[in-house]
Amino acid sequence: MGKVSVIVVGAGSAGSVVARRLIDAGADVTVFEAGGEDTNPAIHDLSRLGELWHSPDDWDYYTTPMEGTAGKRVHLPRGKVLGGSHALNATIWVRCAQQDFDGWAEHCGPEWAWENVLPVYRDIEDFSGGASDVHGVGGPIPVDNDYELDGIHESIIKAAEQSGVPFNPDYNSGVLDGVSKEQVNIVDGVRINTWKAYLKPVRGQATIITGAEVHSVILEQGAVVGVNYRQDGQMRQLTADHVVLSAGALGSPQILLRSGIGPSEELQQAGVAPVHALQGVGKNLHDHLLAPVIAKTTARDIPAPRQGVSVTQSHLFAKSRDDLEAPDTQPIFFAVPMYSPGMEPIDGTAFTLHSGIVTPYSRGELTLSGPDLDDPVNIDINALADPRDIQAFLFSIKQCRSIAQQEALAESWGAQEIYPGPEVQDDEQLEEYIRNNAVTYHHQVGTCAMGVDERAVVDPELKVHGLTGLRVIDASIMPRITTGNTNAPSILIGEKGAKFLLKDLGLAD
Ligand SMILES: Cc1cc2nc3c(=O)[nH]c(=O)nc-3n(C[C@H](O)[C@H](O)[C@H](O)COP(=O)(O)OP(=O)(O)OC[C@H]3O[C@@H](n4cnc5c(N)ncnc54)[C@H](O)[C@@H]3O)c2cc1C
Repeated sequence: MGKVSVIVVGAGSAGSVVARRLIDAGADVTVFEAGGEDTNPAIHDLSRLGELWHSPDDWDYYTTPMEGTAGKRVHLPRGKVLGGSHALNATIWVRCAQQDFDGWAEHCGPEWAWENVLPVYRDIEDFSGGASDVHGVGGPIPVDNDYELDGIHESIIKAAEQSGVPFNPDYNSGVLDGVSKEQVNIVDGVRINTWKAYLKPVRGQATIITGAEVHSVILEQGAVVGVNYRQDGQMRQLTADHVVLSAGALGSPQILLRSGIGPSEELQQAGVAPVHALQGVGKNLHDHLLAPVIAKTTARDIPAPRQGVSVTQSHLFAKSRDDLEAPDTQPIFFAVPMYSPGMEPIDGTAFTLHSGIVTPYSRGELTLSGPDLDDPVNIDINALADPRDIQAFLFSIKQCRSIAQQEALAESWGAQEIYPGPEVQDDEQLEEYIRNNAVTYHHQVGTCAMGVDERAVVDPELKVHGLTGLRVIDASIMPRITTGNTNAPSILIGEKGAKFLLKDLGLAD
């Protein structure tokens, strides 16, 4: 008998993990990646992160105009390159809250409970602080907590403490709350992502097809037997025993919808013949959001970004209400001005305290406008539709303003708030400012949600409901977004999904 053949669509955070585990288990693996090789130097040097947006390595999506953002479209960069969004991201390593996984486990079983998630995280990590009950060493992904902080970030952390926020030396140790230095996936000034750590070292043992965009899966009587893809302008097909979609929260639902798997009426409207009704495909889209507090430094200049390190090095987690079990806000701090579209640039140097909400209640959707790869996709994150999201945001932005006024920033750096600015004072004005200036935290999830109800797209082992030979393994399966940055959870999903798949294929016990 020949080897079992598996197609993995997408070589991003989760897909690179899945492909590596399949290769190690002896499967015949073909990886389709729409983007190309990671040759842009800005991918590897975090100080050049901003150069990647709108580049050929960015899918460069935009939302539809949203009521909650005063009718504005929000830019949604996504990695279109080997490495996926882990090639474009800030590499901040956040395992998120225990409650997130225990919440998933309530509907999806104990495999997803924190006690069965923590050992996987430990195995993924190579933690600079050494092994412990909570941290691992020797894993594929470096997690650095020992790099030198830039002076402005030291002052921001001090200012947060002066405002009453406790310092947390390790937010990945089980308690998120407090202000912290960010732990990052950088070694000797170079980004390490799952493509480099998992898949690239064994690329010769798989077929990796770049510049190949998967249009849809091939379905035969309820069984998925391959994919239709476009390469060099030609539509082609490849068959396999199993297909894994790891195309991300904006990519995987598109492939399902173009295959006729989704809400039947909507598919018909988009000119796609419905084949398998699944109401939840493309629904439940949600994201974290940010709104900037930008302060100019009048006492001295912030030095230019150092090569190899990120302009964001610190963040904090806080609860906007006392009755919450886990934080719902996570402001993130930058050594540069992070302007929202339309803001006038500031003369001189400036830093940003980006207020942020990380347990949004608002839910949006992704829909097709037509059946072809080039038909635009409608992405509506429905930002700030739920008033509870505004309440949490108001808390976060006030906290950021207060931090900017503390002695460590006001006196040492001469910090002077420019945005929102002195004219924005009461809650109504602040809400208007947030709606006008909200941007994505880059954490879209939920469009192929895992679960067992009628809105679920995949089951707790990530198999697409009602079909054989098809799984979704990436950020899109999160039924509810994690409390914090979504990359570590996406890699965790890659490891968990690979384990389920190998067992299913008879390649592991
Ligand atoms: C700018 C930015 C900054 C971020 N910062 C952080 C951070 O610091 N920390 C953090 O934890 N998270 C961060 N994130 C979020 C995090 O990177 C993502 O949540 C995570 O990478 C999602 O992993 P994924 O495997 O679901 O998708 P991705 O990593 O996006 O992988 C999907 C892959 O599939 C490919 N693909 C899509 N459609 C097709 C198709 N039809 N055919 C073939 N290939 C296809 C894509 O090109 C891509 O390579 C950031 C994201 C961005 C964009």
